[in-house]
Amino acid sequence: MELTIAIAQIDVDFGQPAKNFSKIEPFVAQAAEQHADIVVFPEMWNTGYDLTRLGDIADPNGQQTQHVLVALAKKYHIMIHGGSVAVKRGDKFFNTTYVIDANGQEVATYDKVHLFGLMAEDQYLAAGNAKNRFDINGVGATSVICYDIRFPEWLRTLSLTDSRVIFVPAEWPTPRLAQWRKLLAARAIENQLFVVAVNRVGSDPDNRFGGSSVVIDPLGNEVARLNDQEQLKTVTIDIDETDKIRGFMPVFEDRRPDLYE
Ligand SMILES: O=C(O)CCC(=O)C(=O)O
Repeated sequence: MELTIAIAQIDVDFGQPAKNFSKIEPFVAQAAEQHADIVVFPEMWNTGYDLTRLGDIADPNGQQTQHVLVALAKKYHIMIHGGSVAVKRGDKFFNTTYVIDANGQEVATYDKVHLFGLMAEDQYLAAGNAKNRFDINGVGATSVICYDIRFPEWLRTLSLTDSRVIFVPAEWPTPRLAQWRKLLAARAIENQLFVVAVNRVGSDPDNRFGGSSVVIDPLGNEVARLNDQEQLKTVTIDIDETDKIRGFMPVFEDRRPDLYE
C-alpha cells in the first residue's frame, strides 16, 4: 500500500491571518497536480506566534480555517492535514489541527497537548487533553504538534491506536534543528512507523525557522528532507514497510506496560 504525501513548507506572515489564508491554495493545487493523497502544512500558520494579539487574530471556533480547508479539499479532491492554527474557543485559545478528507469531511481535530514555555505558549494557550486518529485511504494515522515530540510516552500512546504514520506540524527554531532531526528519527524507530514532519521557514520577531521538514521511514532513514526555503515536496512511501519491520522485530508485542507506571 503506497501513500503519496506532499509537505508544504511555507513561510508565515507574523500576525497576519488574511495574508496567510491567501497563500495556501497554490500549495494545495500543486500537491493535487502531483497526485498526492494528502498535503500537510506547518504549525500556527494563520497567525504565527503573535500570542499577545490572539484576541484579535485567533480564528473563532476555527471556522475560517475549516471553511477554507473544506473548500480546498473539495475543489482539488485532496486530503488536507491543516498543520495547526491559533483558535479561540470560549474565553480560551488553542493550537489546533484540523484534518479534512478529499470529500471535504473533517476526520480529525487535535489541540496541542504539551505547551511550549520557551515560546510563552503556557501563558497564552490552553492545552488539549485528547488523542486523535484518522485514516488516509485506509491507513491509520495520528498527529501531534511540535514540542509534543519531546514526550515519547505521548507518541507511544498515539502509536498504540494502530497508526502507521505520525504527522508533526511545527514552528521549530533553527538553533535546535539538530535535535529536531534526532527526536523525529527516534520517534519513528521506536514506534516502527513513518514520521511526516513539516516545519515553517522564515522568521518572526523572536526566532528564525530553518525548515528541514522531513519524511522518515520506520528505520529512521530520511526519505525526504527539505532545505530552508519555502517549497512543496511530494514523496511516495510504502506503508507495508511498517508491518515488515514490526514482524521482524516485534517491539509492540515485547512491551512490558505492567512495569511502566
Ligand atoms: O522543543 C523545541 O525545541 C521547539 C518546540 C517549539 O518550537 C514549539 O512547540 O512550538
